[in-house]
Amino acid sequence: MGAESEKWVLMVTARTPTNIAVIKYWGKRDEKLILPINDSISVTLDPNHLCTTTTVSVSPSFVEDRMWLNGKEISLQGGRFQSCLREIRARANDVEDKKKGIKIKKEDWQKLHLHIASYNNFPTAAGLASSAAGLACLVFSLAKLMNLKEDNSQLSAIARQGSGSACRSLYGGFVKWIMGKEENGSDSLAVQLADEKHWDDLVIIIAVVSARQKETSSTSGMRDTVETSALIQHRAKVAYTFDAGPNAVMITRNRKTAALLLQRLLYNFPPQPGTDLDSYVIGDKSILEDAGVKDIKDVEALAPPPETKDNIVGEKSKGDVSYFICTRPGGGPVVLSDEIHALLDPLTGLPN
Ligand SMILES: Nc1ncnc2c1ncn2[C@@H]1O[C@H](COP(=O)(O)OP(=O)(O)OP(=O)(O)O)[C@@H](O)[C@H]1O
Ligand SMILES: C[C@@](O)(CCOP(=O)(O)OP(=O)(O)O)CC(=O)O
Repeated sequence: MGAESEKWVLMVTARTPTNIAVIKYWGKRDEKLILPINDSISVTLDPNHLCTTTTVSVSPSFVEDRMWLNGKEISLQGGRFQSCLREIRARANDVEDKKKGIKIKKEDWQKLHLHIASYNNFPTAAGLASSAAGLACLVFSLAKLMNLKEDNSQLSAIARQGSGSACRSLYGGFVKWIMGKEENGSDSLAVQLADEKHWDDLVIIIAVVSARQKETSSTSGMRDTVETSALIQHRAKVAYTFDAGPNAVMITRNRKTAALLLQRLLYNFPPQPGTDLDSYVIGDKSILEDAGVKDIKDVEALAPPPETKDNIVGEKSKGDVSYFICTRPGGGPVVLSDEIHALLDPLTGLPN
């Protein structure tokens, strides 16, 4: 470590998207390496609406690896975090920052400690794939900090060991996680099928019914399914649009259909009185304009959908949905080089 003073802090900040599977991963053949029992396919969601931002830093003054998630310190002792840290450190290379006079040798990474701060701009552990964006961002940002030469597909095999669905967040657009055959998991990785421009007017509407932490994690839910369901192998031909939580994800083929769907959703699920439209529909608000809804009064004035059976208007479910997120396919991980985005102080390496 060639720096004259041992006070330096070197850091990298990155932003990584979340993803929603259309052919779901559900069930593992290896719990430790996180190897799935089927291929899965997902759409990466626009990071402007849903994303994780992570700052990773290294300094000779750090005495242990530490992590803060959404402002609270969490333990890095879990096997999954440890697997990712071990796999990345094993591939680390020499790093030199001439401006700051910092030189880190490949072998130094084994003894240097890390400080990590991460922030999800959407509910954590609520079935909106926070582990996917979170673990992908951790792996991606550490790979940049430690100058790994691996491409995103190879990095996806490391992120996979943090959380299965995380491997698909290493790419934008439409992504396949190939289940692979090898026992050591080396061929269980993500590849991009098409980038985010491929299906430009695809719209994804998420009805957030509950942003509370769910009672059953995906890890234990899929373990129970594998242990108890005789139909599990058949399930993997079915595509559906609910993730492992109460929040419905609706994928529409174009903006016109999305606008019609949003009208019906707002008609049937109006907000509690006093809610403003800006906080009830977040993300890509242009779909609201297409739906002819500019104001909360326009929601109240929506006519019953024409297909309403025998013109019998059912009861509206006021307040059952907390809010809607309108989003679309988005790009993959990026490094945020402007220090303004950093979640750690550049001098102390502690959360801002
Ligand atoms: N930004 C982050 N950085 C690191 N780890 C994270 C981050 N966000 C979430 N996690 C980890 O992921 C866990 C939540 O994963 P879990 O699978 O239970 O929920 P989810 O990913 O939000 O939902 P689902 O996988 O069903 O879509 C958290 O408890 C935490 O350990
Ligand atoms: C329903 C799903 O979102 C399940 C995601 O499960 P996780 O990737 O969170 O599970 P672990 O690998 O145990 O961390 C389907 C999917 O994303 O394919």
